[in-house]
Amino acid sequence: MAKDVSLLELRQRLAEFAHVRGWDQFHSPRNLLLALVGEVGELSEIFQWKGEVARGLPNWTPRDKEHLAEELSDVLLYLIQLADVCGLDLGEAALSKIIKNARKYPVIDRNYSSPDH
Ligand SMILES: Nc1ccn([C@H]2C[C@H](O)[C@@H](COP(=O)(O)OP(=O)(O)OP(=O)(O)O)O2)c(=O)n1
Repeated sequence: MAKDVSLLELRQRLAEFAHVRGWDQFHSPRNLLLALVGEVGELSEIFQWKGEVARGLPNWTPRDKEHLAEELSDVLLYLIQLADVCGLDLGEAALSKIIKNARKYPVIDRNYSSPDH
């Protein structure tokens, strides 16, 4: 069964990782944002020039999927650190945003509702 990983655990482990290496001094909001964007670029490269990709990635090799999982993780880990050094509770903020999104985009007709504006 998959482990239920919390944002709190990830945040704490990342803070410890940076602290014991003396990297706190480099983890300013701006530096973490740039690192995050760099990782989004690496994530994009995986999909670049591939054409449309089916959900579930049926034709991808385990190695390709592992690479994707690593790049997705890098994005997540920098995002969590960015929120942390900004003093924001990312989990709480994301839940609030989901509620806000639901109010903004009420379900009117399941057959015709679209994420387009
Ligand atoms: N100052 C740093 C440096 C790294 N990391 C962590 C967050 C990412 O999960 C990962 C990023 O490491 P790399 O910069 O080595 O990037 P990649 O793992 O993408 O390696 P490469 O760019 O060689 O593919 O390490 C971090 O938290 N703080």
